[in-house]
Amino acid sequence: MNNLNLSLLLKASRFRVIPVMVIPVVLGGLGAIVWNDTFHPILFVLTFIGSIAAHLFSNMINDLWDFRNGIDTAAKETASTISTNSGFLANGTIAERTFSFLTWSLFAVALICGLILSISSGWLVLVFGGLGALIAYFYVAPPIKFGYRGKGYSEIAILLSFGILPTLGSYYVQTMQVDYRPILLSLPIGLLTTLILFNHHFLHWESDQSAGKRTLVVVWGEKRALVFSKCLFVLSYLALILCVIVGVFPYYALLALVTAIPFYRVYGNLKSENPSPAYLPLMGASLKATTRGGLIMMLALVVQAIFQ
Ligand SMILES: CC(C)=CCC/C(C)=C/CC/C(C)=C/CC/C(C)=C/CC/C(C)=C/CC/C(C)=C/CC/C(C)=C/CC/C(C)=C/COP(=O)(O)OP(=O)(O)O
Repeated sequence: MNNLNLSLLLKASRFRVIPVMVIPVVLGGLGAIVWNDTFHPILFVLTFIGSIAAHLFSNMINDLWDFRNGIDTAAKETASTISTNSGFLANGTIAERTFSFLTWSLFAVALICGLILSISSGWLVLVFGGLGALIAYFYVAPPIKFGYRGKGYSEIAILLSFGILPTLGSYYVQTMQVDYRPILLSLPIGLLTTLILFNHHFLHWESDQSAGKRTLVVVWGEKRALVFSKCLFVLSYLALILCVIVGVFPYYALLALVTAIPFYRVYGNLKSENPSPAYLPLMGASLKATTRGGLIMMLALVVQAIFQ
C-alpha cells in the first residue's frame, strides 16, 4: 500500500460527485414525508450510508475494470484526451490488489445496510439494491461490459441508478410502498445526471475509440451526439415541468428552471466539432445544473412539508 491517505481515497472513489446520489435519496425520503407523513431517521441514515457506499463502489469498480480492460492506460497515452478517472491504477499510485480490496469493502458496507433495511422494510430493498449492483458491475466488467457497447444501455443504466432506484428505494424504505410518484420525482434529477455522464464522454471519446470503448459519442460522432445532448437537456427540464403539472413537485420547484440558463449559453458556444478542452465548460454546466437544480427541488419539498 503506497501512502494511502484520506485525500487519495476520496480521489480514487471520485467522492466529489456524491451529490448525484445524495439528491435522489433525499428526494425519496422527502416524498415519504410529504405524501405519507412518515419518516424514520435511523432507516434514512442507513439508506444514506448504503447508497453512498454503493455509489463509491460503482466508481471504483469502473476504474478497476477500465484499468484491466486497458481503457485508462489508453486515456493516459492519448494527448488530445481529457481523462476523467482517478488514474491511480494506470500510474501505479495504488496497487490493484489494494484498490480491489477497498472497492469490495464498499460493496460490503452497502450490502450490510441493504440486509438490515430489507429486514425492517421488506425484500424489495434487496431487489432495488441487487439491480443496482448488477448494473454497477456489468457496466464495465466482462462478459457483458454494456457501457462499452454504444447502444444507449449506459444512459438507461444511469437514469435507473441515479434516478429511479435510489429515489424509489429511499421512499420504499420509509413507507414499505411502491408508488408512481417517487418514480416521477426521480426523472428530472435522473435525466440531469444522465446528461452529466453523457457529456463527459465528449472529453475522452478519441481514447475510448482507440481502446474499443463504444460510447454513443464514439458511435454517432460529435455532431449527432451534441444534438442528443441538447435533447436530453430539454427533456430534463420538461420532466420537471411535468412533475409540477401532475402535483409531484409544488409550483415553486419551477425555480430550478433558472439553472438551465448557463447551460443554454454553453451549448451556444460549441461548434459541431470541438477539441476536448472545449467540452470542459459543458461538463461544469452539467454538474452545476444538477447540484443546484437538485438543491432547489429538495428545498421545494422541504418547504411543502413544513407548510402543507
Ligand atoms: C448497488 C450495490 C453496490 C449494492 C449492494 C447490495 C445491496 C442489496 C445494497 C442495498 C443498498 C441500499 C441502501 C438499499 C436501500 C434502498 C435503495 C436506496 C436502493 C437503491 C440502491 C442503489 C443505490 C442503486 C444504484 C447503484 C449504483 C450507484 C449503480 C451505478 C451504475 C453505473 C453504471 C455507474 C457508472 C459510474 C461511472 C464511474 C461512470 C463513468 O465511467 P465511464 O463511462 O467508464 O467513464 P470514465 O471512467 O472514463 O470517467
